[in-house]
Amino acid sequence: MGVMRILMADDIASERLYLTACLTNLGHHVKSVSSGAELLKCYSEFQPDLLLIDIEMPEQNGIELVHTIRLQYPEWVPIIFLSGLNEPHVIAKAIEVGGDDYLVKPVNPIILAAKMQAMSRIAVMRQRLEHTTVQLQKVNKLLLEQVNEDPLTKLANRRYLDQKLKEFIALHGRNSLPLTIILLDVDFFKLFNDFQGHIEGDNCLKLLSSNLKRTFNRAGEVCGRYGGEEFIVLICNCDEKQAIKECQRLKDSIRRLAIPHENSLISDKLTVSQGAISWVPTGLELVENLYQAVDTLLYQAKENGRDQFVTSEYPYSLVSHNEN
Ligand SMILES: Nc1nc2c(ncn2[C@@H]2O[C@H](COP(=O)(O)OP(=O)(O)OP(=O)(O)O)[C@@H](O)[C@H]2O)c(=O)[nH]1
Repeated sequence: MGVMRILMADDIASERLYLTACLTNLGHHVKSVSSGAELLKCYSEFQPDLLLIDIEMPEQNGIELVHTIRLQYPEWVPIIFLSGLNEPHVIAKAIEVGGDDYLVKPVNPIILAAKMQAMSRIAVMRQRLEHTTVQLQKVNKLLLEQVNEDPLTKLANRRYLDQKLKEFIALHGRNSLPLTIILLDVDFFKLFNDFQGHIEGDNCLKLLSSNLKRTFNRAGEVCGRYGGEEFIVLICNCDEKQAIKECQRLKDSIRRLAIPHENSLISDKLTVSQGAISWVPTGLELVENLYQAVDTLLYQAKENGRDQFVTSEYPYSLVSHNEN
């Protein structure tokens, strides 16, 4: 039989002593108190598997106490009522208010042992259920992360970015606030992979990603992996003037990383090109059209010589920035 933590409330000391002795002899861990108030005080800390509650107690009787327990502690710990009254309507009321069983005092030790056997089976099942629930919660959390996370870089993935962008379009449209999307792409990354190997390429993407996370970690800033060596940054309440500063901030942060790229055709360090659109959404924009627009600006930055950014209002009025 499994050992249970039994919490008992009975105002009569001799009853408490007798039952504590019987239950301890059966191998259980028992705590007994003399009132409902005391029981409520030690309930959380004691973490009972079973409650034994006397019905006839002064101040708060057992029925009222169980009513309070069922309201305060929704996880179902079995309760056995104790009473000198062997009356059907009292037993019925006790079960109705949330009791699971009823023992008439003086309690027969054989009946007590048999009831404890049944209750300990329930306690074991409850523990298993609790354990399974905790495991399930962990798995659910992990699944949720995996659904929204890029496995290599641990940044938000495309799915999450799409979802956030839709949210931001609606929010900024409603409040007439400017929104900025930056799309950045590593320059000559194929050459990086070709000469330094794919593993070093992966490490480089991870470095860039943690730099992105550090650089855009304020509320209202979301960065994620768009795909391959392309990343997206969404910046709330950001107009084109501010977007230019943000692109420059990003460019400077990557320069500070100083990742060697000897095979780049424009620098001995790794560089990125960026496109950025800023506008006050109507709320009706389509995510695909916005990506297309920002991709066109990125392409422009590549065409202009890379390691630079092109920003624009949306729809376009292009501004190129290749100053150092
Ligand atoms: N190591 C690694 N490489 C990747 C990953 N995803 C995409 N790539 C590589 O990124 C490179 C992208 O090459 P391209 O599209 O030709 O672009 P690029 O060489 O960066 O040239 P530009 O963009 O024009 O400056 C390809 O070689 C891909 O294999 C990845 O997860 N890990």
